[in-house]
Amino acid sequence: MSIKEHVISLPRRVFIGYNIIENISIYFSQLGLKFPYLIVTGEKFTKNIAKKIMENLPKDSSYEVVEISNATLDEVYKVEEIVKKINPKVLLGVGGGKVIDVAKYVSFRNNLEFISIPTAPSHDGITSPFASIKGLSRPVSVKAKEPLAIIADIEILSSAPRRLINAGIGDTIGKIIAVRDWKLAAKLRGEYYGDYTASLAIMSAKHAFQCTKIINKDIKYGTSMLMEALISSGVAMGMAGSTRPASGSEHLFAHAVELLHPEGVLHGELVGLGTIMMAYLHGLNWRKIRNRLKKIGFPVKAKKLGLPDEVVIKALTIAHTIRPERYTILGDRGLTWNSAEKVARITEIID
Ligand SMILES: NC(=O)C1=CN([C@@H]2O[C@H](COP(=O)(O)OP(=O)(O)OC[C@H]3O[C@@H](n4cnc5c(N)ncnc54)[C@H](OP(=O)(O)O)[C@@H]3O)[C@@H](O)[C@H]2O)C=CC1
Ligand SMILES: O=C(CO)COP(=O)(O)O
Ligand SMILES: [Zn+2]
Repeated sequence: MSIKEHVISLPRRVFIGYNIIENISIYFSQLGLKFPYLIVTGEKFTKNIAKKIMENLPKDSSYEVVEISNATLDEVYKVEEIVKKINPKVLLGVGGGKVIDVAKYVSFRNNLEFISIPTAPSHDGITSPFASIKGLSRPVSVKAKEPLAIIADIEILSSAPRRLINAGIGDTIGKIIAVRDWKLAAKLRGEYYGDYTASLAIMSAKHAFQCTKIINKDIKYGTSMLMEALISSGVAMGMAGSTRPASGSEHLFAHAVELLHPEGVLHGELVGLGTIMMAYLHGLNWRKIRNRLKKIGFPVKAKKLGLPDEVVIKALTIAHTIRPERYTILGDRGLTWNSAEKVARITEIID
């Protein structure tokens, strides 16, 4: 019997703790990393964190820094120009989800080692071997390089703006829906369902749910709990060889909004709103999810994110077209305008 090839991409090492960026040169030597390094970071807030990383790099090593503003193909090409120039041995992504995605995508295309150094616990792309790059044929993620290592400094991550931390909770809670959708696809379409990776993704969501009870009282402990959930959700994607365990109809809604209204809203915030609405469609306790998110200050109303009602409704009606091969509760035909409006109103996403 021939078995279809299944490749599992996982990080070799996860360094997690308080003030651990001081130990970077030790970690690099343990991993046997060679320089020059290329540091990819953000243009506004994260470049200062990247400076701290530079101060702690192994003595006598050489590196270059490139700042990117967005996860677009143009920014990918900009980083690749420097790759051609300095021939780096390792790429370090120091920033939020967009920076990490660009760094891991460039690493993939150029067969370079990739080190993930997140500055905010705002997304589960920290560990995943996938990247969302604007300018490719679709808004969903594509194959990228798994990190050789993750360096997660809780001191830095817990100091990120609360909005980013809450977005990470939104992205992770979404796995409740992603896994339900996956089960549905297995039942109705005979799609392969990976029990183990599904359980891992659900465990991440449960962990993030627990985190909502702690984060207001203890931001550092709450952040380290959230990081565990984000990392293991990324591991679930790496083991599944697809984002299926981590992305269902709640993400389709998020991707649809990003197409219609690309600026100003965080990925995890949209996933959180999508989770509440899709929980209603799945017959789950959407009020419980909404209340827990509300308690941590998560914006559970579209208005709070500056999203017009029409964008929410339109996004619900087009979400099923974004990745038609991935069956979800939205079915093949999606929601009509009226049913979409009803879902958004009942769940109080719009007034
Ligand atoms: N590959 C995958 O599997 C996944 C990918 N994603 C992708 O990740 C992206 C979302 O990531 P997200 O982090 O929410 O958004 P961004 O990467 O856009 O970051 C949002 C903002 O937060 C700033 N920031 C980051 N860290 C800090 C900090 N410590 N202090 C102050 N500001 C900070 C960034 O600064 P600066 O301006 O300096 O960059 C940026 O302005 C989306 O593109 C999404 O598609 C999400 C989930 C999974
Ligand atoms: O955001 C993701 C997981 O949280 C990735 O999902 P997509 O594959 O839908 O882009
Ligand atoms: Zn996501």
